[in-house]
Amino acid sequence: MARSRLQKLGDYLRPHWRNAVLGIIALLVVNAVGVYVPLLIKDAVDQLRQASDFAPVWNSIVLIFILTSLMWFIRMASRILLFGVGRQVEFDLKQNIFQHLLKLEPAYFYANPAGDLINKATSDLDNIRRLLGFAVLSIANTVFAYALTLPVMLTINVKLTLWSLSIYPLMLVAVQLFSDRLRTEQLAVQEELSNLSELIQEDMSGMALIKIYAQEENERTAFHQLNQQLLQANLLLAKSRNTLFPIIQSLAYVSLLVLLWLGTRAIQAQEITIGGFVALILYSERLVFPTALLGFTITAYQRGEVSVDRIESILTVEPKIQNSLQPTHLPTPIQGKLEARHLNYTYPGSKVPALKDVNFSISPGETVAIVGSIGSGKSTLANALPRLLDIAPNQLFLDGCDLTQIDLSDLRGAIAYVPQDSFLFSTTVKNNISYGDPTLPLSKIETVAKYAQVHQEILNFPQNYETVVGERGINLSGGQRQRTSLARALVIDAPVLILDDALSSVDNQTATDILHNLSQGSDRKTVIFISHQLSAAATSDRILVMDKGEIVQSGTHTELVQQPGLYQSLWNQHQLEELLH
Ligand SMILES: Nc1ncnc2c1ncn2[C@@H]1O[C@H](COP(=O)(O)OP(=O)(O)OP(=O)(O)O)[C@@H](O)[C@H]1O
Repeated sequence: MARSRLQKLGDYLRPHWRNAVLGIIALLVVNAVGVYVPLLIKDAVDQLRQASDFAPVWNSIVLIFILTSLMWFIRMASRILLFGVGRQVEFDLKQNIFQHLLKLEPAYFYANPAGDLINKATSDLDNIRRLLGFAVLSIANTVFAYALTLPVMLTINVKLTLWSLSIYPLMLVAVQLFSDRLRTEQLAVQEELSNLSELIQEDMSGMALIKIYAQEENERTAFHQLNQQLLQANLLLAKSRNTLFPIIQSLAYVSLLVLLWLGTRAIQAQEITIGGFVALILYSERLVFPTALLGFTITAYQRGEVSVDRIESILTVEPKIQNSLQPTHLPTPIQGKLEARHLNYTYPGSKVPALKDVNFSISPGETVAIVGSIGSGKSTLANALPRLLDIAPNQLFLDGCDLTQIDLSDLRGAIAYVPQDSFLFSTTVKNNISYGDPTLPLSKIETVAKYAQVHQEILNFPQNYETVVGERGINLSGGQRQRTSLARALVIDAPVLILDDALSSVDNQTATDILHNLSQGSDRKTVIFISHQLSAAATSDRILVMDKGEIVQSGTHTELVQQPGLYQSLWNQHQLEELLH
């Protein structure tokens, strides 16, 4: 598993290997120059002790200045390159995740809440970015720093080098001891933060309920409590961080003291020159940062590993609804004949079938209403037709072709579908309606809006068709939203139109008029009208009555209302409700 994670990280890095290699080479150069500079200082100090002529010392100073400026520049380039690689990988993964999500069926999103997916696409990607930017940089830096510095230190003085560095493993131990604690505390902060955001999000959406039930005080207390918990978590994290850094600094000072104590003796014993001693101090200082950073890198790696698994858990999900290997293209013009032959469907994890041996044949241009009790399988049937559900082959047919074999874009182009919840994007009314074909001229958009009986109301909006709806604009009434969604479905001019309770917020008369409009004209669509509005359903050519996943009755309104059965009782109930209103 560990190897496969490394392989995955390698796969992510592969497209950007050039920048990664350039960044690492830049680090090598920085470290090589970084090792050379203390040697120059060493020579300068030694010359200073003996020389009466200061010219060589000045030369060294100028050279040191040039080299350190160069180092600054190359180090900056290495950081830009390596952090850039992290950002590039983050960008690629975001693209891949989004493209993959677009391939998945709606059922996946019921099982995986948006909050979790967003978290993976943000904080997990952040961990991978850090791992590939920061961790690669710090590992390369530490390896080069030790590989180049240590041999030079040892040639200056073996004993002093070993004594001064003997303290360094303690830094790694300190960082490691703290890293578990820091990670737990960091997670706690994130958890408290998401609890608080969730509460804010919920309260903002449920503001009307809070007011109606006069729950302001309770919500205030709940917010205070969560905010207090977030504060505590943040303070705890700050305490650990502020303890760790002084510890690392103290260990660096201890190493310096050891060096000073043993170094002065070594100078007295003429085992080392003053310049050499100064160089050793500079070298051991150089190693403090890479050593401490190595500890943090281990933590970044552990965190990144978990995130790789979480990201891969999205990218490796196989889309259940895909084009068949040799998809059938629908013969044109599409007639719009729909058939179900022994159609069965059970939701994953459910024991009861939502559709049981459903059979029907709907002729091109026919308007068929589907009515029935709550939970009888009407929406399931509506979702099965455009293959939003993973149905088995040879059960549903469009113009005689098995639906599961039809090319998905052909199928979705042939069936326009208005779902129960009329979701609108936060953009203009015009963009919402022309969603299926953004190139459409306004005149066509207006025509479909007239068909959907929403044109007049749109003209009364502040900027007519350019009015922005949703969070950033005006709020539409339920009925307006439904009719705008209907107009959006009519735009694609598909031969089959499915309305899944899509006119429930529209009054009966308007719903009947819309249905009437749709069933007129030369290019009549095949319309499936799922509804609880029986008076509108009654005007359709035929009615299918569903109960517990089965079609229990079929016929015209006049036929069905005379037969004892579910339709008759639903109709009687409807008549009674009409009377009471
Ligand atoms: N995503 C799902 N997972 C599991 N079961 C589901 C799912 N969606 C619907 N069901 C179940 O399938 C059955 C049929 O539901 P469906 O939504 O098709 O009924 P409906 O006739 O459209 O109801 P309504 O008139 O209330 O819209 C119900 O028992 C429902 O609980």
